[in-house]
Parts: sequence; C-alpha cells; structure tokens
Amino acid sequence: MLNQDRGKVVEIRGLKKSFDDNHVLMGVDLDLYKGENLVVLGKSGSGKSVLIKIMVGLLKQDEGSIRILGTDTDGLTLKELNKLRLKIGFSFQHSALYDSMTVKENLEFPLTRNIKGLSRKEIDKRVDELLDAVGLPQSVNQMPSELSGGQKKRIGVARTLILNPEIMLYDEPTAGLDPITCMDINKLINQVREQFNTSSIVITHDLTCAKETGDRMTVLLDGQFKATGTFEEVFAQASDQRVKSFYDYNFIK
Ligand SMILES: Nc1ncnc2c1ncn2[C@@H]1O[C@H](COP(=O)(O)OP(=O)(O)OP(=O)(O)O)[C@@H](O)[C@H]1O
Repeated sequence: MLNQDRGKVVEIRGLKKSFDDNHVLMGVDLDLYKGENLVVLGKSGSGKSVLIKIMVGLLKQDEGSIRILGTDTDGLTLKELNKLRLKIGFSFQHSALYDSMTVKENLEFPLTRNIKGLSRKEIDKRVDELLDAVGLPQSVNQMPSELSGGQKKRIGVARTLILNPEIMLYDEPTAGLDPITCMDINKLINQVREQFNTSSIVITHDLTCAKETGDRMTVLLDGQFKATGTFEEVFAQASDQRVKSFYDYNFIK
C-alpha cells in the first residue's frame, strides 16, 4: 500500500516564524504519512531545528496551523499538549543523555516520570526490550561517558522509544559520526520504523542518510520547501539550481 493511502499523521500549513528581522520559516507546508520516513534537508541555519521545535511545542509559530494525529495543536491546553507530546519521540542531535545516570537509569527516567504505577518488573522488561532493539543489551549498567558516539545515539533512540511514540523526529541523527557508524544509524532508523510502526521525520544535511532512510524528502531553502519527492525526483529532476548544488556538494562526482 502506498503511504499516501494510509492517511496523514502530521499536516502543517502556512507555517511562519521570524526572530526579529530573521525570517526563518516563510510559509511552510508539510505532510507526513503514516508509516513513512520523510527527510527534511537543508543547509546549516536554514530552520530545520526551528521547524521541529515548533512541532513539539518548544517554540511558538507566528502563523500557520499544525495538525498532529488528527489534533490541531492551536488552542490546546498545556495538559492536552503534553498528552500529545508523549506520542512524539524527539531524538536530539546530541543524544541528550544524563551524564550522571547509568544507561538503565537514563531509559527509566522518562518512563517513571510519565507513567505512574509501573512495577519494577515491568520497568526492567521495557528497558531490556529497548536495549535489545538498539543492539546494546550489554551497556545497561554503563555510564554515558563510557559509550562511543554511535552507542550514545543508539541509547538516545532507545530512550525516545521507551514511551512508544507514534511519530519519531530525528534531529541530525548522523552528525559527527564516521561513515560506517552513520550506516549503522541509518539501518537503525529503518529498523525502528518496521519494529515500532513509527512515522518519522529525519532532519539532516547528510545526503547519504537521506537516501538510505527517506521514502520522500523535501529541501528547505530560504524559509520554504523548494522540492519534495523521492530522492531521484528531488535531485535527478531538480530545476532549482540551489537544490542541484546541494547535491553536488554532498556527492563527489
Ligand atoms: N531561539 C532563537 N532565537 C533567535 N534566533 C533563533 C532561535 N532559534 C533559532 N534561531 C535562528 O533561526 C535560524 C535557523 O536555526 P536552526 O537552528 O533551525 O537551523 P538548522 O537548519 O537546524 O541548522 P543546523 O543544521 O546548523 O542545526 C538561525 O538563523 C538561528 O540563528
């Protein structure tokens, strides 16, 4: 079945955001379909993180509407917004693990904070499931400082998944990693989609990551999406010279 036939989990229309004279988003439309990985490409400073932060309510848009899992975010009370947020997993660029906690404690933290009354056995089971899913069961008692960059990303993904989100937002998942580890993380993103039935937005400027993980991609340029489609549609048929040059800089021909 085509992803488009499964319905939308995110629908953004006419999103605008400026910081004084810095007009970052200037009328952005975005659809995320159930079960797809959508890649948002854009150079540094183009507004990718601002878009994601608005989606999870960390920033407020100036104009435009956001519909997530059938709910319009505008006008929600804080309680309603927090409930919706639990269905969105935000995997931060720098993993955002707590340095003073073990891997197990890092994973338990969002679980016990958001779901009351879980037994010790249930918590341990969920932590074990997630560590297995990201291939790091042996790291359960390690401290973040003992993990490699790629391992930290995996634990960050496990921690994001622990609340069973329907939507995953990956912010620069391969930033700062060597090419082999990037490949592993790309595989993990695809595996997470299959195993946890998530729909995902992957924010990146890594074209290999985009090609490996994206069913569709869209390029953020000058505050708007300039091209949307499959990797081939966006880059082979690009009419915008800046979209083309984005490709040329990433791939040595
Ligand atoms: N809270 C803020 N206050 C003022 N300006 C901001 C704020 N957050 C972001 N900006 C500005 O918005 C623009 C887009 O920033 P953003 O972090 O979204 O870029 P990005 O595309 O994610 O870049 P990168 O790939 O480097 O992370 C930048 O010019 C940045 O300075």
